[in-house]
Amino acid sequence: MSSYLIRNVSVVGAAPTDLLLRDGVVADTGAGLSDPDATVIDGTGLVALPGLVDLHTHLREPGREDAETVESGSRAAALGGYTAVCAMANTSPVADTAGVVEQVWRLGREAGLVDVQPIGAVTVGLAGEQLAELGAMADSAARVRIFSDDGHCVADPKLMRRALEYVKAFDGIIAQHAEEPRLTEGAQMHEGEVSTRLGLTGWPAVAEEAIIARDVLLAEHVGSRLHVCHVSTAGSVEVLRQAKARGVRVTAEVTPHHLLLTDERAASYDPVFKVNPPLRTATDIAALRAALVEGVIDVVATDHAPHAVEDKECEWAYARPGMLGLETALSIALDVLGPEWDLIAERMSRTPARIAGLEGHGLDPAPGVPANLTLVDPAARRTIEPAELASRSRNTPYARMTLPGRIVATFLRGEPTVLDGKAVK
Ligand SMILES: NC(=O)N[C@@H](CC(=O)O)C(=O)O
Ligand SMILES: [Zn+2]
Ligand SMILES: [Zn+2]
Repeated sequence: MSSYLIRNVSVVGAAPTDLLLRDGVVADTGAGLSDPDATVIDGTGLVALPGLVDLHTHLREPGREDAETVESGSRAAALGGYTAVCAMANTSPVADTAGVVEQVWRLGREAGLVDVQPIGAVTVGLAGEQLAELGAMADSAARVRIFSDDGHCVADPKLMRRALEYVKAFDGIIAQHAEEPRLTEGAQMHEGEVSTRLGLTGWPAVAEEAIIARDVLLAEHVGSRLHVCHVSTAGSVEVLRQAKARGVRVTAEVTPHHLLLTDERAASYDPVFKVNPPLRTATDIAALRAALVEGVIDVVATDHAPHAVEDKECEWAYARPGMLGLETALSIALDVLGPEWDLIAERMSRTPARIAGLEGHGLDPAPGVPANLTLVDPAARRTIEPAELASRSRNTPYARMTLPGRIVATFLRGEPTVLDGKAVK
């Protein structure tokens, strides 16, 4: 195993120090460390963060390897500063059996770029009719703890209740894509002034808020853990705030794009801006940002949703919803939150690692801790070129935007996955 000596680096914004990575762990910290065998990295001006952890990634394998594979998505994640990602279940076949989650888990290990933690489907085939084999997925080698029908809402309240009851036995989590399907039939974008102007069918905020309100009540009734995916409205924030104040075991995520982009983008009719839930208003963005700072929203999760060219470069109405996120998330967080390193570490690493129960992740670099970390250059600015992304897909909404921050290096258990801003393998 190789060792690395990172000199003069700021750990989560603190005064510069040296970090020695050896045998997969942070062997030592402090000024003036030396190790004749170590590769030296000049960390001057860089910030070391615990490796980022994504609770919401679509890797598309099995089934749509043309859009992303476990390996290409893992590489995109490492380049974004991630050391662990949770892979959503809406693959083909759906990750609703022990066999499929073990396959994804194994592919993640083989790629070896980030820890890939599969999420299992809640219902067979994401059809919302009968519970998937949650216990078998939990007991499998993939040790699934989070279940989600993401892409679809578990709309049937009785099924949602049973799922919450089932996972309680092993302290599992149901992660809900909150969308009341009857309120979003034919929806193309956020329902509001812009949708009226464009004449597109709207996805009202209440379609999200009604499900979150129902689900926090169900989670409270059952005493189980609920996680709300991609919260996008000011009203959802208020529902979550009240539930948390009552002690409901609920956590929530917001995506980078919902923190930055508004529904005005739809006026371009460029399907790169089509996503579920849809981009909302400036008022929603302000509420989401405040909730993230306050902790009403616990984490930033990417909802990295790669789509093949033919599924995106078509008419708005026919385009698949979803956008890339892994390679730009830290930059968006930096843009939105500023260099609030402790807050960024909390919302993008420590808390998501704790929610997913990922041992060895989400820990600040300190002696004895597994060396899962990333080095950020906060002073760098970069212009996003879709063709340069490691993802197999090109559907970034930030094309040709100049964003702050650059990932210089990422380490997974002491081995670099990214060096000098480039993937190592
Ligand atoms: N976010 C999206 O618009 N799309 C996601 C599914 C989802 O997260 O709901 C996808 O799988 O493409
Ligand atoms: Zn979703
Ligand atoms: Zn998703």
